[in-house]
Amino acid sequence: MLELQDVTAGYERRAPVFRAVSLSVAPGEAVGLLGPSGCGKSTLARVAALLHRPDSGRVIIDGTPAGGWRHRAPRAQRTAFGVVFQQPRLSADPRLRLADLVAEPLRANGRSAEVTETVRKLTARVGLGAELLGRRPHEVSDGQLQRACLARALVLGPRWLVCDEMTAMLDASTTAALVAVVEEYRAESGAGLLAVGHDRVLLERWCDRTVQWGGLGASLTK
Ligand SMILES: Nc1ncnc2c1ncn2[C@@H]1O[C@H](COP(=O)(O)OP(=O)(O)OP(=O)(O)O)[C@@H](O)[C@H]1O
Repeated sequence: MLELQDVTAGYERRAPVFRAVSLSVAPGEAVGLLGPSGCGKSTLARVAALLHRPDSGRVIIDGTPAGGWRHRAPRAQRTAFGVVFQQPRLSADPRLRLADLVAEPLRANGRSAEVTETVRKLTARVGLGAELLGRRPHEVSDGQLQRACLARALVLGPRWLVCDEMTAMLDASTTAALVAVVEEYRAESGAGLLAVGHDRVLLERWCDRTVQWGGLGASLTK
């Protein structure tokens, strides 16, 4: 279970973006979080994936409270998450070729021996042709780069996926393809998903249940 309990978070202690938000995702469950622009969905997604330290409250991963945030999170907790953001250009290292972008988490976790086979399988799964793997981010389209970012998010076999407006910049066919990859991965791995967005039609079709921001017990402060 991925649990957020009474989380208050933001960027200034005296003026948090939201207060006392609680949300949980069961193993294998897909939860869509809907809300208007600026309400704090991305901030919440980052807290859930241990990328942003909340001001107060708890994040509990499979029964264990988060042991830290960002690089200070214990490795086993950090690597339990695969995260895909809205804007691949902001999250992808512009110096890396796509093959290395996908492989980087394996190398960083001492699993270099798996790189060739895993990168080949995953890039095929997300629909990235071999001819693109030697290119750098500025040499591919947003959709192609987002495919690489999804492959990277899956490369360590995460138990939890956090997709923050993953498809907001993409056309309908790329959106359908990436959602299908996530669903195939979830079906075979039993991973849970928190998908954040404002496209109600997409999230209701994609997820087991959707939660509206106002239904989280959130009190917006801005
Ligand atoms: N790094 C930051 N520093 C300061 N304030 C920030 C930062 N990131 C976001 N904010 C502010 O926090 C609030 C919530 O932003 P957040 O991105 O979490 O909302 P959101 O619901 O995901 O919005 P959107 O749907 O537009 O992506 C906004 O008022 C935003 O301006």
